[in-house]
Amino acid sequence: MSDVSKLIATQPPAAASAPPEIVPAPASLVPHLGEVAILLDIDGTLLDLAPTPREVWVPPGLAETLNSLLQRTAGALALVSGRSLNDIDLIFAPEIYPAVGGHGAEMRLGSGNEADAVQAPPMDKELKRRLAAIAKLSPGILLEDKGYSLALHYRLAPQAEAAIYEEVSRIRAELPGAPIEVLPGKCVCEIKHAGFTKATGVRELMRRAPFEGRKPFFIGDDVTDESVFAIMPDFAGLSFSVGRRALGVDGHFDSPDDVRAFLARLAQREGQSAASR
Ligand SMILES: O=P(O)(O)OC[C@H]1O[C@H](O[C@H]2O[C@H](CO)[C@@H](O)[C@H](O)[C@H]2O)[C@H](O)[C@@H](O)[C@@H]1O
Ligand SMILES: [Mg+2]
Repeated sequence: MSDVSKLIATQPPAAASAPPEIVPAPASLVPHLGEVAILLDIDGTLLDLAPTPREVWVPPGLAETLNSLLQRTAGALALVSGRSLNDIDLIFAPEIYPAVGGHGAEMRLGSGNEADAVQAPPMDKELKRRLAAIAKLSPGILLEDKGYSLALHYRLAPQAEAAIYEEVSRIRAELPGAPIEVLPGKCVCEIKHAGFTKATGVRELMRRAPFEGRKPFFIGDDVTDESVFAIMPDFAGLSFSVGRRALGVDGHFDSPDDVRAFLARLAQREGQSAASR
């Protein structure tokens, strides 16, 4: 068992010079799985980052762990991602998990493959065409079309970051009042409809069975996950960050590997207690 998956508590905040308090593995903070909802970001949390969106892979054992947790929470486990539901399903095939996709644009409550709610209309085609032309700025810029949003990836062209954001700003300035917003992520600039976020998606999810009434815990790695960290107290929930130490979270993991080990321990913990009953 990796000791880097020890939880580093950030509440209450330590004095600036004091090292963060190390507390036992976060499994001890998580109530019995019969009471919780498990909400998990994908890239940089469950899966290691890869050079391009298509190159991520699901390590051996992860689907087994997720399936076990899904069963032990009576279906109250959901992936909460910037990726579309379609993309999530391709990555985890043949498994299909409940999910909030597209930064809150889509939601699916069960393990069927139809979305239960879509909060975003498709993005205007002409706007998308203009934004897509930004990829011509440099070789290595990759386009990801999610229908309701467009992502410009520059992990393979990091020198193009400033030029991408400038060009996006220029296009937005020509469309004052257009209901769109720019979402910066890890080596990606995403342009999406305003009015939905991962937090709006999670709120919607938590109003429905089997999530309603449970205490959620959410694990996420990116700036876009902060909107979910912020609403966890509304549900008596917990939030954990990965890689970066986000403010106000209940704990921290160093890497996706640590998150996977933690989830496997959690599934095992409940398996053992079920066996001893
Ligand atoms: O909310 P998440 O599940 O974390 O998804 C965030 C974005 O993830 C993907 O892009 C990121 O991961 C890629 C693979 O590791 C990496 O190449 C890229 O640089 C990252 O930005 C995905 O492509 C996006 O649609 C998600 O919004
Ligand atoms: Mg992420």
